[in-house]
Amino acid sequence: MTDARPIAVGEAAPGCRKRDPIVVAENVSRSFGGNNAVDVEYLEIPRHKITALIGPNGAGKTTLFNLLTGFDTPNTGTWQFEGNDLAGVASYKVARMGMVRTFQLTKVMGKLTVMENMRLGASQQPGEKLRNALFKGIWGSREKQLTEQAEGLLAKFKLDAKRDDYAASLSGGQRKLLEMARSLMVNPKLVMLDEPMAGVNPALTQSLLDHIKNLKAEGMTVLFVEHDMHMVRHIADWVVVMAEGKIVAEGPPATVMKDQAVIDAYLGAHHDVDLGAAGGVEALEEELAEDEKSVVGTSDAGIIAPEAVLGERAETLHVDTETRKEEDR
Ligand SMILES: Nc1ncnc2c1ncn2[C@@H]1O[C@H](COP(=O)(O)OP(=O)(O)OP(=O)(O)O)[C@@H](O)[C@H]1O
Repeated sequence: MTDARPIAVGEAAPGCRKRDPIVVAENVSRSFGGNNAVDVEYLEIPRHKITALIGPNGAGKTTLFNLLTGFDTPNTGTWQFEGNDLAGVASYKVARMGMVRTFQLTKVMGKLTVMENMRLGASQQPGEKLRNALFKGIWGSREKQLTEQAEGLLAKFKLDAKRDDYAASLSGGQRKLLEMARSLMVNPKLVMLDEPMAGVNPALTQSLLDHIKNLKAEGMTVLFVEHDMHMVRHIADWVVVMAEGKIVAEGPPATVMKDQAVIDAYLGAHHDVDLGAAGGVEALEEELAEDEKSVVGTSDAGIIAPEAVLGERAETLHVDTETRKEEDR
């Protein structure tokens, strides 16, 4: 049954309180040189909902993801996940606590098989070493349990036939699916997806959208960064808009797309498009599709496994969007 109660307590506005927040962030800021990449006064993410984080290139969306998940350290700020303070908590512990994220440029390990990648996801669970995640037969029943969990997820994501293939042989869209499946190995409560649609061929788009909706149906909370307005309008329950590091608008998708602050934020980069006009959103979608930077985004520094442990096989596969598009065709 869907919960139709309002998400916000009172009126939707930047920094508004939510009826049931899973994340609460306060005064989170991060600057690079003189550039205030993130300057978020107050933000709550609603539990059991799908929230889209949108904004023009360079608005600070990925940096905010990095800060909340412990992949970067803010200059100021506090934030809680499920009431637990996360400032200063390492990324692997954040994942263990149930808050996982994926990356704009997928971080699947090309020289590991699909199943090995899944085990790597599980290595974020308590007491498990990466070595154990990769080499079979040394940890008995736990391994059996994780293998079953991985097999279930791979079947759900239609990757079961590929379980013994190297991740490098997957298409860009399949790598996105694998990254999402792998993140679920820790049984997260909050799944944060950074541009899940970037570089994904249209044939896989619907499947990805369905997987994201399923996460919510299974009781998880989803926060995703996306330039694809079609996706935002179709699956988000709530939209948060960033521009120049700040939250400039929040609300249900239909309302936010008509908000002047949102139109202004996008007009900065896409000055010919009027989001408020009839067909404006579609025009923006077209323009974004043409905008190379809006698809590629910026790379970030998430590292899954230390070379020291995996040796030569530890090469993380950084596939640029062009390659992925090529492979998806
Ligand atoms: N490691 C870094 N060093 C220096 N500047 C950085 C770094 N990471 C991000 N920035 C800058 O911080 C700002 C915010 O970048 P960020 O990648 O978070 O934006 P974004 O909203 O995710 O953009 P996009 O939609 O293009 O991915 C940009 O001006 C960017 O150049």
